[in-house]
Amino acid sequence: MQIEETALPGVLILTPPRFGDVRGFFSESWNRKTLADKGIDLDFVQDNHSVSAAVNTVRGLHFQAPPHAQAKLVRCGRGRIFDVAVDIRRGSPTYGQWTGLELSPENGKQLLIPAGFLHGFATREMDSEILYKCSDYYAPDCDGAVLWSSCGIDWELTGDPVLSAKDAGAVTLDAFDSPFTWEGAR
Ligand SMILES: Cc1cn([C@H]2C[C@H](O)[C@@H](COP(=O)(O)OP(=O)(O)O[C@H]3O[C@@H](C)C(=O)[C@@H](O)[C@H]3O)O2)c(=O)[nH]c1=O
Repeated sequence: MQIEETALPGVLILTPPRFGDVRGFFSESWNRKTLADKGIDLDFVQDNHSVSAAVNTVRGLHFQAPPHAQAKLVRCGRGRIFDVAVDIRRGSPTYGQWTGLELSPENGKQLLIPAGFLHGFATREMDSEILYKCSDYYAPDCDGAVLWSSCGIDWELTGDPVLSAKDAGAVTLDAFDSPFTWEGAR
């Protein structure tokens, strides 16, 4: 398991090993013990799967507020996505800063996003598919969004974004009152 730091402490890039043979490859996409042995012990309880039809689909930037805050482990099963995390822990030295990278089946990379961060992604191919594990259950009352274009992220879009109504009308980061604090983040 390759583990790389990003510009945001706590946000990690995980690349599980692949065992290739004449048929293709095998890979453990998540193994709790392997990660726990490296100090990353997350209690994932829900797996999510979404497919976005169009290129330049942007989903995000999303969070769940405490007491249902979620850490997420994100990977791409088909196509290519640009996956992004934004620190929203009030008092954090990196509050409001973002990091992002391309995830694809070819590069096999996964982004680990702790609670206290926004998550979002833009698709770079049609029918891009993402799969992600979450450390708490979906809680609609705690579900929140910040406007995708308000965090200074260079999404590298090649056309107009395709957005949900919820995401298009989300609050800007400047107007956002984050429910997370740096010390209190899980
Ligand atoms: C997130 C979620 C949504 N839903 C339902 C609610 C709604 O009817 C439908 C679509 O929901 P959304 O529009 O919020 O889906 P989407 O925009 O794909 O939301 C996701 O975006 C990415 C960036 C994340 O990080 C996720 O945590 C999640 O917020 O699915 C669930 O049943 N369970 C879930 O866990």
